[in-house]
Amino acid sequence: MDATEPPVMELRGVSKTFGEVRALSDVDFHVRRGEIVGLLGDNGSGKSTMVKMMMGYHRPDPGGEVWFEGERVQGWSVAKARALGIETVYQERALADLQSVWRNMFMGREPVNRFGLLDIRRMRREAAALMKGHMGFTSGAVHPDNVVQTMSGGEKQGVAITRALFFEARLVVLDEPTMGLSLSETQKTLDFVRSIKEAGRSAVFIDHNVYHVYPVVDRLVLLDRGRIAGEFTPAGITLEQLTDRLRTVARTGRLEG
Ligand SMILES: Nc1ncnc2c1ncn2[C@@H]1O[C@H](COP(=O)(O)OP(=O)(O)OP(=O)(O)O)[C@@H](O)[C@H]1O
Repeated sequence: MDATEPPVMELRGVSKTFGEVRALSDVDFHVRRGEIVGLLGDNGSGKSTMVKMMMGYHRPDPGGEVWFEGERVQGWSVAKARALGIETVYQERALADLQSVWRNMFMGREPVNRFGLLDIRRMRREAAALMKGHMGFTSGAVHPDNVVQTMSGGEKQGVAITRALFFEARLVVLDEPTMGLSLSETQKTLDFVRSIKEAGRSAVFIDHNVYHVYPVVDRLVLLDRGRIAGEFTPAGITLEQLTDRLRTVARTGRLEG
């Protein structure tokens, strides 16, 4: 992480209003290269709206700005976010369960051979290399031809994160990736989240569960009623102190009780 470099992504003074509801209110938020930022907040605090903003599904209300690697992006959209290398990984629904691992890895971006046909051999070969090299599957028990449905939740998230990294994602937005997973699968998923950082990429990790977020992030941002209520680093606050703060914010809307 280099603080002299412009952030990978930055939201400046971003608000989002739906009729009477102000889902985001003058939010300043940034993620640096190689940084994993946790986004925490209670129900209705604006986390999903933030995810949709970063993915280009929402545009900021007038006055708000989206910046990417030091340049202001005009006409923010899903196509722009995608072209800049912003990828989302969310619960298991991100994958096609009845398809093989290799099909899932290349879905929507299948390479073709010189006859214009899908290059299946290449996809299987590259999927096998990724599974071995990135996901650490050396046993041979998990094969690129395996149907995703037969894999564990943690392994599925591994496929989704590997796919994002393989396609040169600069920023991976993880939207509650541990939802519904067992303890060991959650652990596996958190290891994959760490691998994003090891690959020199960035991530925003949204989760209800502070116990999942705290151990893997460089920085924590707390949302409350559409506003940034606080910012912490795991080095600067213990998990117990953080849990206390979250309770206080949920109760009073302020960091201090
Ligand atoms: N499309 C929309 N139209 C109207 N109101 C919306 C819309 N999207 C979000 N909101 C409102 O904005 C506020 C923030 O919602 P958001 O879904 O971002 O919260 P959240 O932190 O993701 O909550 P949860 O943890 O429950 O998913 C809520 O009051 C919600 O009802």
